[in-house]
Amino acid sequence: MNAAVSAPVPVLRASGLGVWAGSTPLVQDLHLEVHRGERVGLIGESGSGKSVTALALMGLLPPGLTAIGSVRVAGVDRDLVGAPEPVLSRVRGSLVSMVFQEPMTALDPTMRVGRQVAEVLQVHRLAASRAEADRAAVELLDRVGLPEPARTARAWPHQLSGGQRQRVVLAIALAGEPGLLICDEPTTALDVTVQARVLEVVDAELAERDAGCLFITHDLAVVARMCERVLVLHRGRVVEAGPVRRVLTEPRHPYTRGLLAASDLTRTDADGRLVTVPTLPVARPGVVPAWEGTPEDGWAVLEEAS
Ligand SMILES: Nc1ncnc2c1ncn2[C@@H]1O[C@H](COP(=O)(O)OP(=O)(O)OP(=O)(O)O)[C@@H](O)[C@H]1O
Repeated sequence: MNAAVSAPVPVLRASGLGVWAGSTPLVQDLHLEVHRGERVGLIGESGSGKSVTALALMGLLPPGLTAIGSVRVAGVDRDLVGAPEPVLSRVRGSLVSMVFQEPMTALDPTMRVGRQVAEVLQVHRLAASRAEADRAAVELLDRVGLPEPARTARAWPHQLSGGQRQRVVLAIALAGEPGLLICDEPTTALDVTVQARVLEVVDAELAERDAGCLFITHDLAVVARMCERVLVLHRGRVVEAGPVRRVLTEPRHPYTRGLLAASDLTRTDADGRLVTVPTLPVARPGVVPAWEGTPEDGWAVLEEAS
């Protein structure tokens, strides 16, 4: 009898992923796995290759950019790199969904927002009729925290605030019940209070669905708040990867140390040492802790005073 227990299959596995613009490499040799219920952060400064990585994973690279390597998604028995568009469009929305930074570009300005959610439900045959899809769309808008969901469903995108639009985009992304959500700077365009509320909704919905998440951001505090593991991208290469707490308190690569030093997660203490936030939150649930701590609370010294 075979007693071996096979390892769980990741919802997403990218290996040796590269993105090229002609003969120029933008991303090289990226390896990444996301399992169900797991949140993985991808951090790096502007231009490091985060967005083109996300687009390559979704098969959405613009003309002129080419992906190499392998992208496998649970439930699809072929590699997505080089897959024909019908295969990719079957994957998008039902197995993997994406939330972009700018909600207005993701929404159709000529369609009421409830209908946009309902259409996804109908396309993925998750509603038996148009009326049922419209009802389920209102429920989804309610779940993502939109006020007066029945009324909001009848609104046009331009009638909503940025935070409300991003919630609609999230409802659309979740409508197909994907096993993986790719969030590319989903809250960067929002003010801090709205950002926190949208993150709470993402957090709750991922937990409820046990979906995996690749969370792309340049904001280390957001990664600390949302993710368990993180990859650090520098000039298109992963220079460091590991559990969030380890990477953000004991960074091994000088580039990660630089990112941390420039973030809200470090302070210079009374002795002139660079120290990390007292107690880094361990993924969910939690908020980035306040700074009123003392070194005894467990700050990690990142760099001794020079
Ligand atoms: N269509 C394109 N053609 C050529 N080069 C591109 C194209 N799109 C992006 N790039 C280049 O690829 C690199 C990575 O860009 P990318 O948008 O992935 O960075 P990013 O880490 O997401 O930055 P940001 O945080 O500012 O969004 C940059 O040098 C960018 O100029």
